[in-house]
Amino acid sequence: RHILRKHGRKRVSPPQPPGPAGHPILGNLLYVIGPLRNNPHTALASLAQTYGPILSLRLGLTRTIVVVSSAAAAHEALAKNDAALASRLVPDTVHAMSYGATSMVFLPSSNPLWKQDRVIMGARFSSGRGLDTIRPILECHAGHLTEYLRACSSTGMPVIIREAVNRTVLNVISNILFSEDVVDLRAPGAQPFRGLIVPVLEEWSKSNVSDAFPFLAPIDHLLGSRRRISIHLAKLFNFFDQEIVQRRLARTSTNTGSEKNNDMLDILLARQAMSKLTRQEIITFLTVRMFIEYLFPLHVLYVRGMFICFISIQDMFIAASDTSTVTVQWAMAQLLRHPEKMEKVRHELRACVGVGSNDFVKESDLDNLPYLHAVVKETLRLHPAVPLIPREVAADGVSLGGFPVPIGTGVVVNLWAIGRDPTVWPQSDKFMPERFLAAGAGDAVHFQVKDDYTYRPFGAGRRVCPGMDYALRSVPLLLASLVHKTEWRLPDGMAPEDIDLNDRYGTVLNLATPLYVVPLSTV
Ligand code: HEM
Repeated sequence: RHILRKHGRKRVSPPQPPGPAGHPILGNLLYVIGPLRNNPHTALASLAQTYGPILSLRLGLTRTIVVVSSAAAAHEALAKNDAALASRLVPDTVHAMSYGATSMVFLPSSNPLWKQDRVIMGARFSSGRGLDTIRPILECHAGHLTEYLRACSSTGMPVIIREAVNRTVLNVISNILFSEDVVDLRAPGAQPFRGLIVPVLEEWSKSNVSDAFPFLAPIDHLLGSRRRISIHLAKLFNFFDQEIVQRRLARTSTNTGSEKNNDMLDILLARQAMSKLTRQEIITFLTVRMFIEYLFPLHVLYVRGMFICFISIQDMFIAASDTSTVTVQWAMAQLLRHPEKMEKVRHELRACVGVGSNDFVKESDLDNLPYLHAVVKETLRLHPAVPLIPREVAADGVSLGGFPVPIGTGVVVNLWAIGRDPTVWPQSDKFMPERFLAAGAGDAVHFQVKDDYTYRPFGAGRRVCPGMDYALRSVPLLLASLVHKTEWRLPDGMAPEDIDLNDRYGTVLNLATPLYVVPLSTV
């Protein structure tokens, strides 16, 4: 028990969940920037074996993180304490360019802007009408992917699955957002747009000393992560401004305002128009903001208008593209590792869709492909794209496992550990899509079963992933498009068991070794 003497009186801090002993000043910081840095989901799962499903780590003098690693504890955190835990644990770098002050992913749920963003996203990515609007875009790009693989098969060269899928996903998202492609599916290698997104994601995924010692943030502003990320974000904003928004505004003005694309940019621009910021004001703001960001550690400058428009667009790319891409890649890796399961998927597709040259998988086929869905669910259980959910306590009265958890404490829910809990999942490390088809699997087949937190790859509560309904259509469709008319040969005499299923954690949980496979067209 930690006892402080202050003003001559003893102050007793409340008991904390168990955890590894730390340095008096640094706490567990050396552990966090050491063993925990590379694969925090597995390192935290091992700690849970020793300290139990609710454990705590201290970063520096003031920051405590409580880690939750069982379904029951996740229920307590995300259901019973949903409202109090509906804020994010925001890393310092997210404050660069005031990103955190306007981003749906990082705003506290009490912020009106967050509520507005959720409504807009819900209308497009969850409602029946929104998903209907997206369907032709998704089918068209899934078809391009199949065609691309057919073209590649004539060269006999391996395809990097992640790149082909990611280019497709980026174009689907960009067409949903602003009706344009941002990358060329047929041009592997350097992609300028992806080159703008990747540095931002990489910088965010690095641990940063300012998170444990906030007094170091001013130095970080001048020399460290926050400065670098400001530069990357400014480039991305500039791309959206020049290449997307201004082109659209120019077209709209020459068409006397009649152009309607029915995409998300229309909605965001309408919102921006209401805030009545001129373009010059926005550019001045961005330039001045960059300058200020460079020189002074100003945290929050709340602006409305175009800036929000950029953030919303970026949020969508950041939250949607890599999560979907890695899930498709993991599913392919597991199917290639288990050829008999790959054959089951192909058999189901042949029976449902056909194999003629004009037979492309359509969204409506998905209702008749239960095994394909089981493959995606099993993939998300073993390899959740977002293995750790970061939340922060924002209200009094929270307790976890009987320990009081005060305001400002970070709470991290380890979905990876929950998905592999051997007391819940028999043969938990094995890839067995059949477990989601078994008679009696019942509720486990669904994602949001009240009070059952054994399977929550999209999170839970009011911050549950707003792209879940869309992802559960797009991921199976892209996976089906990869295997429907293409057989895959492993390169260089590689055997299925040689496929490396080790993971690497960045902003999402990725395969440590990219998957290269040679496509052989069957049509
Ligand atoms: C396989 C694909 C995906 C997985 C596994 C996934 C998983 C998650 C998880 C675990 C969270 C945190 C939820 C929580 O805190 O309880 C989240 C948040 C979020 N996801 Fe997804 N996601 C996926 C795809 C998408 C897509 C396609 C979109 C957009 C169309 C999206 C947009 C978001 C956004 C905006 C948030 C932040 C929501 C908030 O904080 O209010 N995600 N996602």
